[in-house]
Amino acid sequence: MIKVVCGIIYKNGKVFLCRRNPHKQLGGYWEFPGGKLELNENPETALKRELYEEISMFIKVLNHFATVIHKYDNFTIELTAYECKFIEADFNLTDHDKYEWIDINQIINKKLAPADIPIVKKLMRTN
Ligand SMILES: Nc1nc2c([nH]c(=O)n2[C@@H]2O[C@H](COP(=O)(O)OP(=O)(O)OP(=O)(O)O)[C@@H](O)[C@H]2O)c(=O)[nH]1
Repeated sequence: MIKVVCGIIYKNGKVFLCRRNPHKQLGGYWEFPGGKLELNENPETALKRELYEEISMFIKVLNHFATVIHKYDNFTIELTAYECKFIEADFNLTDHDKYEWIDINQIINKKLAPADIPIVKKLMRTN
């Protein structure tokens, strides 16, 4: 099982969402940015590393929000989402072709990576 961390990043009441590059696995799907844990890597460290690599973004990790196990056709992921506070970014996208700051109740209208759907539903229930 592949362990993946992602960030629900808040700025002024909106959340950061981005769209995967077309050539990537799940290309064209929207997701919370993040990536795979490296061997023995702490999830919060991995999340900060990925956000810096993929978006040139600095964040503060606030709390664990949800962990979802999802079976795709070829692999299974354990996706753990943390709520985060935006600090600053250059928005230099390496793995995505688009991003948006979006209201929580609008996220569900995007074509989301299937593993993210239960996370978004929980966000809608709890906000
Ligand atoms: N980052 C991220 N990946 C997700 C989410 N939901 C989801 O199903 N995934 C899947 O989890 C896997 C993690 O991939 P990634 O490609 O972001 O990770 P990475 O940057 O470390 O990997 P790479 O270097 O192989 O590209 C992908 O198959 C991706 O489609 C999500 O919300 N965020």
